[in-house]
Amino acid sequence: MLLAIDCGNTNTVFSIWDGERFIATWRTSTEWQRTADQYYVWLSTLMRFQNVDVMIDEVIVSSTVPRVVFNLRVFADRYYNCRPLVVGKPDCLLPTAPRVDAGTQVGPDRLVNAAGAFDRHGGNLIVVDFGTATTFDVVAEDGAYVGGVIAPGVNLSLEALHNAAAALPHVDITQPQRVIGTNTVACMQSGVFWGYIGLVREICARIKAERDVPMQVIATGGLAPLFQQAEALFDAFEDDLTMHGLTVIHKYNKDNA
Ligand SMILES: Nc1ncnc2c1ncn2[C@@H]1O[C@H](COP(=O)(O)OP(=O)(O)O)[C@@H](O)[C@H]1O
Ligand SMILES: CC(C)(COP(=O)(O)O)[C@@H](O)C(=O)NCCC(=O)O
Ligand SMILES: [K+]
Repeated sequence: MLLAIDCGNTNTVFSIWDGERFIATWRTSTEWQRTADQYYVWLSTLMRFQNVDVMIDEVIVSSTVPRVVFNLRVFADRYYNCRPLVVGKPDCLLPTAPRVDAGTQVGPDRLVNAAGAFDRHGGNLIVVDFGTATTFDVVAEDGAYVGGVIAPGVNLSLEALHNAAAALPHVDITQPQRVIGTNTVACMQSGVFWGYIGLVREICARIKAERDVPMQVIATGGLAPLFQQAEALFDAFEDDLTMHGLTVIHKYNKDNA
């Protein structure tokens, strides 16, 4: 059975794929110091707790944090007796090669999103992923990742205000009732919330104008629904898009081994 690991700058998600569906998904914070043994204690405890009694014999990893890959490799080797497929490494094939400037190290999460979204929706897509950063990944007609946009993430934007200004508190994102805030928290939430609505709308419109073909906008990441409920920005929301992309890339590598 396949263990798919999606490591972002904030959280790392582990999902078990039985070939047809994900039978379990768990999330932990990303810490590059975590050892292979620590991963195993954590994962095996959760598996036992939820009666997930399966044999993992394949592992695929996408990591936006290069330093965690070493311990995840040891984890796969030591506990599941396998060599993990690591997206972005030369021995991991992609269904379609990215078309970007020579020497660019595209975030593996973006390549995975592109593969997952193309598999479900075909080409000409904008994938918006609300993570630590908010990324817009442009997927061409043939499924290739052809570039995109990187914007500061929602929580990162709020944290930046808090960190840089002595009188601004830590606040969580929510949809403010009105644009004009009448207290500090409401002002900050309005700036980030409505600013983000504008950011997403403007970037998608400009990408569509630049590509000059009809495109679908596919959103992923836990915060996407918050924006979608205020304004119809996306054609689809898929929480498991990155995980799905990992299964697509894994299958492609098996079929083309
Ligand atoms: N459903 C949600 N509601 C509120 N905040 C969320 C939700 N999902 C994710 N977040 C927050 O969004 C940020 C990005 O999280 P995540 O998508 O895990 O990022 P990454 O993939 O970069 O690790 C984190 O600060 C996380 O706590
Ligand atoms: C843009 C990112 C930081 C997003 O990471 P995340 O928010 O998922 O943690 C990541 O995709 C990355 O490090 N990219 C490398 C540069 C690039 O994609 O062009
Ligand atoms: K992201």
